[in-house]
Amino acid sequence: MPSAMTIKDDTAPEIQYQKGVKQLYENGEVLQRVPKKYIFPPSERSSTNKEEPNVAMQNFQLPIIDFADLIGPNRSHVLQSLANACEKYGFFQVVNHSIADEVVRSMLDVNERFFDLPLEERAKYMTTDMRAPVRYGTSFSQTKDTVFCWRDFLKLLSHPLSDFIPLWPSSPVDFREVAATYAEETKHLFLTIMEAILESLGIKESNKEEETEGKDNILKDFENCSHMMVANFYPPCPEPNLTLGMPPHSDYGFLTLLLQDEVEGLQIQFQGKWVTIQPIPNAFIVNVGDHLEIFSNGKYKSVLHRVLVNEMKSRVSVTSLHSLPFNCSIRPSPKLINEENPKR
Ligand SMILES: O=C(O)CCC(=O)C(=O)O
Ligand SMILES: [Fe+2]
Repeated sequence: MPSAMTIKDDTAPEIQYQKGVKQLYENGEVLQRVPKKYIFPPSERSSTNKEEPNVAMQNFQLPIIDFADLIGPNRSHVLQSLANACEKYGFFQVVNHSIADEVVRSMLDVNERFFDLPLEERAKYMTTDMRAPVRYGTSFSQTKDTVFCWRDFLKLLSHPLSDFIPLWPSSPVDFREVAATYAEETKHLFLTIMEAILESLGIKESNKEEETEGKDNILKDFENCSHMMVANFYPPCPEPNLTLGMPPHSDYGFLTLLLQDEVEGLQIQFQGKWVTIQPIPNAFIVNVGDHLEIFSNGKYKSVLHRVLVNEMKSRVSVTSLHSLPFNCSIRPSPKLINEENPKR
């Protein structure tokens, strides 16, 4: 047991750690130090030393896409901003989107209440099976991580939605209903943004071979796409500079729609530096995933991001990850390959 903390039950620390950081935080009578298991090497930690590359750039503004403009007469202008955001930042924020504030707030709230349930209730969904429809766990890759992250999560497979809803947590009582509405609405928002992204790449118009019921195959495939939702919970951390909520990673899919509460923590890599994304209430942060980078033949960038934790407040975020069906192969769009742009 690490000397710096006192844990109420006498289970071995390695087993304690598997139960997650929420449990650790609540069971540590005097959790004044971060256990060794969670301490990242100095080069990977966040830094306050201005000479180091890990210090956050101040006053960074992520491009903001006004969704109302995307579906209005300014569309071509907004498509240009969208292309610029995907090439230069790999991230943008969407405001005035079609999802009601109530739906967004309820999703954060119901997940907060899920993480507040007793461990026995949450532990019903603990599994290392990557294909489980519901998976509760901790860290980033629990079975592989040597250093653990200060994060617990709940992953929900969400397509086909009606197959999965009955398998999702039944507690809190309104969990399934709130999460199902959110899943439906984010899927719709994803499809609308994806259509705009294909148009911004100049590949929306269907050609003869690809025409199926008036749509490109790819757009049609997206209606049947894979959809996973991940709720992340980051409890307060006594020594936030020693650890991370999530290590640098990129997301696998085409697009991720990310919702964060009012507590900052998300950082993205921009021009070799980490920059903090300031939360805008009820806005979505959207990022390009690896599959879109491949599909766009490297034009749009899947950018590294990470999560910092803080001493004072817990933080909740929900990501909605969308891609083609899990059994599809992803390749660069033939329409983006020519002599000047060979397949990368
Ligand atoms: O919590 C966040 O802000 C980011 C979460 C994230 O990057 C992810 O779930 O892939
Ligand atoms: Fe991510």
